[in-house]
Amino acid sequence: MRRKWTEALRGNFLILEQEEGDENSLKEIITKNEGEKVFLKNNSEVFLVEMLVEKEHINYYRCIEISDDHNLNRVAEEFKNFHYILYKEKGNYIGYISSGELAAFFEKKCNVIKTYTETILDTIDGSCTVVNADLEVLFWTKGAERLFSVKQKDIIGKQITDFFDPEHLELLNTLKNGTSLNHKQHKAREDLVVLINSNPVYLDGEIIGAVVAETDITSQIRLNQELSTTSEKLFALERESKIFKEDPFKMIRGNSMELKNAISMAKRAAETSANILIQGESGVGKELFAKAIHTIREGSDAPFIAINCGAIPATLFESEMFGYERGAFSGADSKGKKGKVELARGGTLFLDEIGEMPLEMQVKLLRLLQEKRYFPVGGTKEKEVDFRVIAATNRDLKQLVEEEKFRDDLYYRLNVVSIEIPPLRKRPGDVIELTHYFLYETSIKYNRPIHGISQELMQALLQHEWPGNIRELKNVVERLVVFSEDGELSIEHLPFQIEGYQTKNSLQYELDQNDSKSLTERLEEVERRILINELKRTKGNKKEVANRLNITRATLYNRLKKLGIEY
Ligand SMILES: Nc1ncnc2c1ncn2[C@@H]1O[C@H](COP(=O)(O)OP(=O)(O)OP(=O)(O)O)[C@@H](O)[C@H]1O
Repeated sequence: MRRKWTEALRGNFLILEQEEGDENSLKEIITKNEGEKVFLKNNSEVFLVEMLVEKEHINYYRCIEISDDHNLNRVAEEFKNFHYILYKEKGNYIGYISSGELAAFFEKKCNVIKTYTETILDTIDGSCTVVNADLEVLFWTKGAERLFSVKQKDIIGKQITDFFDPEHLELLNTLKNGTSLNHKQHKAREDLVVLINSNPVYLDGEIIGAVVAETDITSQIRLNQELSTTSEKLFALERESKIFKEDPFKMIRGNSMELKNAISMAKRAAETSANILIQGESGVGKELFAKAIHTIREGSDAPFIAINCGAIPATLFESEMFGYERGAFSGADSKGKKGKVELARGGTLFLDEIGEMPLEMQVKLLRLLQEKRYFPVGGTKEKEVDFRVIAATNRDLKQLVEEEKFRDDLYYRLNVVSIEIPPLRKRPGDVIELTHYFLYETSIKYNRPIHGISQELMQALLQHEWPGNIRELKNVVERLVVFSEDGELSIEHLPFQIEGYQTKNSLQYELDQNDSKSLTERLEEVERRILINELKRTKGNKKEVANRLNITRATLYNRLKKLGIEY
């Protein structure tokens, strides 16, 4: 409950209503009522009367009588002329007070409020800052210490603008304009986003300070962004899996005639159970085709087991392909292990890099494909298994057959239907679609929005030979996205040299061509190029250009004017 100043009134007093003149009887009364203040009241005035120690002399202190008036301002005003106030309520004298006593009362009251305030501010977890009209910090909570990494002892009593950039100080607005903020999102620093509440502190209609409370929401914002990116990824995946279920070949991007022919061959092959041989250079998408055929023939839930035929050592071929029974050989898993063939049961066995398979293994593979029966290593019971076969190679198998490095009987068994996937350089039209597709995919993967791709960069991609085919294109796009700045892809991050593109080194060559010009002219030419380049790069942001070149903005403007660059 709020305490009124009247609670500070003292009650030990006596009021005499008599004429001033009779000093002796007054002395007598004062002596008799020791411990009580004696007020002497005549028609127009009130005095506090006190006897000095020698008891011979009476002192008169002028007092004022206030009735039913709780207004503190009035009381303070009266103390300018009077020593004591005698307070009257509903016709009765309630008490008296001196200015000193009232001041002590308020000092105590202020101390109470101060300790409460300090304890409240120490207890709240968040950041709370209080400044006065001169921008001096009065309060700085532990939460503010944590949020801004500035210690209480260092900032209290100092100007807040000595610690923070005025551009980021919302409280300056509050102090200047009296604006209050409630839950406003505010960028307190480049790496810090807060929810801010701020209020001006008013006294007698004047702003004497401001209180600001801030809650760090940087991690919420980051989480929110991550959530929205993840949802976007999920959405894209859902969409792709839907498309993929409807037509698995939709995953194979590109619009060129060459690719469309290959897809249409593959679709037709997928209607049969024939063995299929996919040929094409490394990275053209042979495995992608194999998976699409598999999904159409066997369904997406059936197993798709890929074996890299060039990577299996001859000694392990049988155990890898056919698996082994329990205790088949020392060091083997005691429970036995299923072979790839068994794993592919009811699905597809994808024989990748078939051209790399050593001859002695080709015999074993041929037998397996002919009989669809096998003995697991260490097993006595023959197993029967059904699966489809798709083989892939980047070698010219026919040539290998001619060189007797590949068995012709195996070649004919695998090559019932053959599909040739053309290299990317033979279908440059696909570069555009694939680039955009990989850009979209990678920008989502790395959460880096990309504004698009420049004509110049696309030209460079179209001119490249792509020895690594689509795998290489995918990696190049990923690299461009990773090194992108503010959503812009830069041609400088291409991992290969581009014909006709002027890199920084070509500047020297061009300068050599200008040999009739003076040194100053040549230097100005270089400077002009640097400035134009930087202006383009920063989209004309002169402050940023000046920063990047470590010159003042004034110098930059002078140089632009001197060199006749309008931007
Ligand atoms: N047309 C395409 N559309 C989208 N992505 C593709 C396409 N072709 C290939 N890719 C992607 O390029 C990469 C290489 O493809 P894949 O592994 O199928 O090539 P490959 O011919 O089997 O290569 P290798 O001969 O080296 O095994 C994969 O990431 C694949 O998803």
